[in-house]
Amino acid sequence: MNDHKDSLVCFTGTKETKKAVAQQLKDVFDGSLKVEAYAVEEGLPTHIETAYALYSSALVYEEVAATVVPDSVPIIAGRMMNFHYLDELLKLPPDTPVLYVNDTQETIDESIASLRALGIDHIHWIPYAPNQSLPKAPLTYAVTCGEPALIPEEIPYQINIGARLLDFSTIYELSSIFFQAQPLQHISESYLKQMVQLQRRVLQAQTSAEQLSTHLYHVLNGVNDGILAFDTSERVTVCNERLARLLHIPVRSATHLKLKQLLPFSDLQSFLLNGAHDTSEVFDVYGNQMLVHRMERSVDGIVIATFDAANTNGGASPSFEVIQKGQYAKYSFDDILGHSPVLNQAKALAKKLSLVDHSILITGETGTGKELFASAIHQASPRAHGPYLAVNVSSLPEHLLESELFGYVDGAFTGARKGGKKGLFEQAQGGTIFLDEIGDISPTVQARLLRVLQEKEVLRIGGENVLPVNVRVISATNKDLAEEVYQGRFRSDLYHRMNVLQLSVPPLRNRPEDIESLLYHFLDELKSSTTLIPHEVVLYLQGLSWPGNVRELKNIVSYMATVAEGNTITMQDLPERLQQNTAVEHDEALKTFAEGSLREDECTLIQQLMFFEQRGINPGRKRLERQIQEAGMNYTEHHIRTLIDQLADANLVIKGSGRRGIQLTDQGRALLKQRK
Ligand SMILES: Nc1ncnc2c1ncn2[C@@H]1O[C@H](COP(=O)(O)OP(=O)(O)OP(=O)(O)O)[C@@H](O)[C@H]1O
Repeated sequence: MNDHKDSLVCFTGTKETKKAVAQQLKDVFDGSLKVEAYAVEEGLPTHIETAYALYSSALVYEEVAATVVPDSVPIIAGRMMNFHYLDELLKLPPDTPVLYVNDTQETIDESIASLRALGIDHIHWIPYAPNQSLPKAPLTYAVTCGEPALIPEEIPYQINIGARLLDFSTIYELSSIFFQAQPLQHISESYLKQMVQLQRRVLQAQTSAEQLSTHLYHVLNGVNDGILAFDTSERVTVCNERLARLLHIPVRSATHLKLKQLLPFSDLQSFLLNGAHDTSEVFDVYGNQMLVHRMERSVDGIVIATFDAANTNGGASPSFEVIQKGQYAKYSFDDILGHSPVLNQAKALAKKLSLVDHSILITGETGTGKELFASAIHQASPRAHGPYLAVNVSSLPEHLLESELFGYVDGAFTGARKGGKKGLFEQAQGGTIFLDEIGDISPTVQARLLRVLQEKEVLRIGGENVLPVNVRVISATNKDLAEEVYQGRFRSDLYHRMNVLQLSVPPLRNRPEDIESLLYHFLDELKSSTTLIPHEVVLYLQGLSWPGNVRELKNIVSYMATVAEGNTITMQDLPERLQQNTAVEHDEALKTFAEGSLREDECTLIQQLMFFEQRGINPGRKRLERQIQEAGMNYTEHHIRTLIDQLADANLVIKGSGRRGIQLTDQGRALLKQRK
């Protein structure tokens, strides 16, 4: 009997595995373990005497053990892929379906599990044994461990990663049996190094794959054209933000759709499916004339198309160029993060409002999420399948805004496009239009808008015929619109038409409970999900006044994540202005309070400001005066003006410049709470 403490008999199924395993054992133990190897397919001796027998699989053990080596101790090997081929697999494009081929289901399952454990999990493995049916969609890649003959012929790229090797736990087990005292010392340094390098290569490949995909994502979304790609099963694999906007759908859902669902235009579909390689044609896509260019990759049949605003009068189509704010409802209620009672109330009300088909006016300070609400309301409304167009009305000069919103007829003005142009109201037919910063529109645009809301019809500039439109209008403002009406700057009839339903989005300082979840959400968006924010930093941030609300918080998270060293954010990572301001604010607030200097009239004023704040309004002075008088306080105009000035000097309120209105500061709010 072979009872040497330094020799092993090894059995494998195929001669290829025998060769690979014997070589591996030689490399690992640097020749200090004698190995005798046999392959079942080559035939075996009838009987072998050995203390330990290693089997390449449970199947080989069942076939060999009882007859050939009945008295030996069996070791059934665990196996892993031959890591010398790792790079070839890591290079396969992410999310690609790849057939894994082997002779038995058991080997296939085991191999796929070991490939995944090694980090080859960026592709979609499809198990395949002979005589099984192949998936319907054509496949480009197949991988096998030593069984290339079993790969279906029609698959163009075939990768044979050779026989699988013994895994590390089997190596360690063998080393413990044969070199009991110091098992690790007998595993060759070069083998251990290979293992460490292997891990490193996987990590590097994963990191560079992530970097590449983030980079590509930005490139795709940074270009001015819409970009589309779909595979031979007509599944959309790429739809960039630009195209998603044109098609009025969220980018996220686009890549799971079939081409026909994404583009419900039969002429365009047939061009994309059957058109010639490298050709262009103009198509009408929801009222936009688009020049579509089609290319087809011969290697895998993937079709790539670009959508460019068609140049019919020497310039790009304004409706595609100018309306940067969005042509599809990107956000749903689930995207509005935070669980504070005030936010929950606003969300609950908004959900109810989405079901009623009237105009809505959303009020709230800048950056509170008004646009998010508008988009979520559209998505939850019966108009969800219609278009959603978001326009920042303050970003365009009056004449351009007019022609964008209401369209124009042929020859309406110099430079007008031949044939005229549909306005956004016509394009939003059956859907919703979101007019942001509505407080800024001119009297002319107000008059035209009133007509659309009152008569439900639109008159193109220079036109004579009115066109019926069925569009829900959601508008938003951070101004005190009632005050604008009072001051004669905004038409009251229009105000009442737009304000049929009202929603006010609370400022962030009124919902400090939401700050923590928003912080982690924004870190996630920045791909810094492992970054930690200690409780003391969260508490500190919860105490700030956030005049720019969630937008400001988002910017600050991005700043902190950039400057933080390691994966924990500290107080030092806060922008300096926040560290200093807050220290001063807190000190002053405490000092004023300690001196008990808040008088009754000051309290009243702050109380009334809070009343407005809860409704998302920064009132102007006149509005505040009226409110105070309606509350039964007989203060003169002069008294109130002086009060506001004094409180502003004490940093308890902020007098916004221009028409921004009056706002409470943190310490104003804190003092009032303390007084109560
Ligand atoms: N509750 C929230 N959850 C997640 N993100 C939010 C939330 N509220 C706001 N944001 C984010 O903050 C930013 C500002 O939001 P949004 O543009 O909707 O504010 P707004 O009130 O319309 O601002 P403005 O009045 O200046 O137009 C956006 O990046 C938005 O995604």
